[in-house]
Amino acid sequence: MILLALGAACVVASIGGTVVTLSGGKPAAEKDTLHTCFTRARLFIRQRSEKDWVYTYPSVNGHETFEDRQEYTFTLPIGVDPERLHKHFWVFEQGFGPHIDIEGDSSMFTMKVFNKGISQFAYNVSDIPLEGIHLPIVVGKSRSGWEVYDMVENPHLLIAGETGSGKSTQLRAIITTLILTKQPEELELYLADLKRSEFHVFKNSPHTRAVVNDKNELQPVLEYISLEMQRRGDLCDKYEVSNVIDLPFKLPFILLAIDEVALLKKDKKLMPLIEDITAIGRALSVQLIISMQRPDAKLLESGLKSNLTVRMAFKHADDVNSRITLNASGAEDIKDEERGLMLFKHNGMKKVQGPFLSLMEAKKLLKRP
Ligand SMILES: Nc1ncnc2c1ncn2[C@@H]1O[C@H](COP(=O)(O)OP(=O)(O)OP(=O)(O)O)[C@@H](O)[C@H]1O
Repeated sequence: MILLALGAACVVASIGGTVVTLSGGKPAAEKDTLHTCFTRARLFIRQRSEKDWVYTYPSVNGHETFEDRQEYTFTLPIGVDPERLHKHFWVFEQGFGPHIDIEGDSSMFTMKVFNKGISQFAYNVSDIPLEGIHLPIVVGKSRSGWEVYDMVENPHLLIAGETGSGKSTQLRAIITTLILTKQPEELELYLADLKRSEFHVFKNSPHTRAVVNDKNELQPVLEYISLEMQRRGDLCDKYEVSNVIDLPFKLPFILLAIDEVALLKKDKKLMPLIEDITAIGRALSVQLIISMQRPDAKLLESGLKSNLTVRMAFKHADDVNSRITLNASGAEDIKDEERGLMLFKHNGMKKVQGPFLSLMEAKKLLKRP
């Protein structure tokens, strides 16, 4: 832990300014960029001692140099909300350039500063590392390699981004991967395509129980899932287990994906049903993916957002929108031509390039003999 006891005349100056005076009035040298970022992001604790203010900064545990990157590991002081770090991701981008990832989730973090960005690449299911993952959600490639996570552990996902930024392509890659790697008796898909553009490609898959295109068609689907959740809850009670995974028999995962959920926002009947899924679906093996062009603060400020723990933010219009999706700025800096590039929020924040899977290629992969 680095403890900086500063004299009364010594100020940690100009948050957001250019010069940070840490101690004795000496400007921080260039190599102190990390420390400057800690200051600008206010990742320190300030406490009054008898004589002075005492500043507790994150401790830097290590710095390693690799061929393609530098890595800095640091621990936040007790009492600093780790969310502050995510919120101030942009501060670190200003300090270290655009090719950074920050990994970690409570107090210990690693910042990786890469020499270059990530290239676009084509989808190939056999490239994706899937071992040991029950319900694999393919994200793409970060600068450290493949990013795939288990939806059983993190059941609900929010995908947001401007038109043409890559949301539908990402959803296509996610659902195609699930269909190609899970048996129909292991996974049921319920797909709501409120933009009427995309999900028809999955309708002949034996995993797919419903593809709906408007609110009226979605209502019975949500009611069915709601009843199924009740039935699963009753089974858990009967067998005295807290998660359907622990039942003596297997139940399929249920995945509901809703493209352009904002079209439902005024619907007083459907939104509570969707919120129920995010609130209690986890223990019942019922998971949700929602996507939207403009993250809608009103829609998300309900119970929904806190349960959508994993976020994929493709290009956003501005930092206000980015903050709605990620609780952090940054997604507005993704360039128009960087299609399929996202800020991925899950145990930290990192840039990830989604795999490119065209509609035609998906049709070919999903074609049944
Ligand atoms: N991962 C990717 N790699 C390379 N190019 C991509 C990728 N994702 C999308 N693109 C390109 O961007 C175009 C738009 O992508 P996509 O339709 O997925 O955007 P969207 O965010 O769903 O847009 P909308 O909200 O208008 O439906 C694609 O046709 C493709 O050319």
